[in-house]
Amino acid sequence: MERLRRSMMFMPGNNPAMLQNAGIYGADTVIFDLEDAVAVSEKDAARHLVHNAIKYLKYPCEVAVRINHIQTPYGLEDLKVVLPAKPDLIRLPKAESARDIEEVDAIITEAEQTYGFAVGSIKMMAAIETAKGLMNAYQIATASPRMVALAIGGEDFIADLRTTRSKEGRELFVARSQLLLAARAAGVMAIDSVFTDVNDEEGFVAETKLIKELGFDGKSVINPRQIRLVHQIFTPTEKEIEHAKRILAAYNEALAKGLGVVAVNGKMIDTPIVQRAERVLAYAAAVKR
Ligand SMILES: CC(C)(COP(=O)(O)OP(=O)(O)OC[C@H]1O[C@@H](n2cnc3c(N)ncnc32)[C@H](O)[C@@H]1OP(=O)(O)O)[C@@H](O)C(=O)NCCC(=O)NCCSC(=O)C[C@@](O)(CC(=O)O)C(=O)O
Ligand SMILES: [Mg+2]
Repeated sequence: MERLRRSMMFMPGNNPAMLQNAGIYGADTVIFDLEDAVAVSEKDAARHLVHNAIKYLKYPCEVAVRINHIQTPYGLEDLKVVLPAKPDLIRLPKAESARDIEEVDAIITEAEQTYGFAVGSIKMMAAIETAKGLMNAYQIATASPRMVALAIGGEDFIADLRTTRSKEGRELFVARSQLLLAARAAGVMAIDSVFTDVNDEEGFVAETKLIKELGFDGKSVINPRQIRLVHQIFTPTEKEIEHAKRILAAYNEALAKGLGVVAVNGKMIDTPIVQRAERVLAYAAAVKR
């Protein structure tokens, strides 16, 4: 079972209190933002704060940095300052082509060699935030072996579509589905966008249930209150675990009798259903670790 990334929590890279406490809320990944949550006048201070936080504070989770796009005046400097601290993951926003990924990948490789880190140890993910990026999503996801995930940046994406955000996310439905297909074809994770109203618990839960049903592996979040809700939705329930165990037991019994197919509670069990049951159990075990 690959690493869990149910919750990836953003925080502005220029907020020392948030960086200091980032590890206490139980997010699977924390994302120190150098991009849109940080004003231009604060970019430099934020880079150094993020460098020091990664280097001197010990986080019990994956640590990611969202850099500015590599073709902005800030992206290269972001990498130069944060890479020596060895973040686990670099998140590239507004990715539009494989070239964007290759450029960042080459800079990371050079830094790994310079600082004596194993080459390939710093992972990458890309956020798709434009229609052009979505059209190239598979090429983006496969542009480097460092790539572990594609995310959708819904707020920018909706701006690019020239529409507005509906509560049900109708305008994002096709993009979410296409991004998921690209991620699955590339063998990387799919991470959903942020839900910006931190006081709308009902809306957040509804959206998280929807993206889990679509097949996403997790969600970007912006507030500690959203973490528990995502984890509850993504963690298999006792009922689901028991059902998965019954499926595997029945299937193994059928195999022992030389049968390839069997029924549990009147429903046919065959290989893909067994694979899904195995994934439920592997997921439940990964959550406990
Ligand atoms: C939303 C709000 C202002 C609400 O503040 P509130 O004050 O009402 O929060 P409270 O709940 O009262 O906080 C209770 C306690 O938790 C602490 N606490 C809160 N949030 C924390 C956190 N995130 N990390 C650590 N600690 C945290 C807080 O310091 C306090 O600590 P304490 O005082 O000790 O009790 C705040 O959460 C916040 O700033 N969020 C991060 C926003 C951000 O990073 N945006 C950029 C990324 S999105 C984007 O760019 C769009 C995107 O690109 C996305 C894509 O690509 O996917 C696209 O296009 O869609
Ligand atoms: Mg964005």
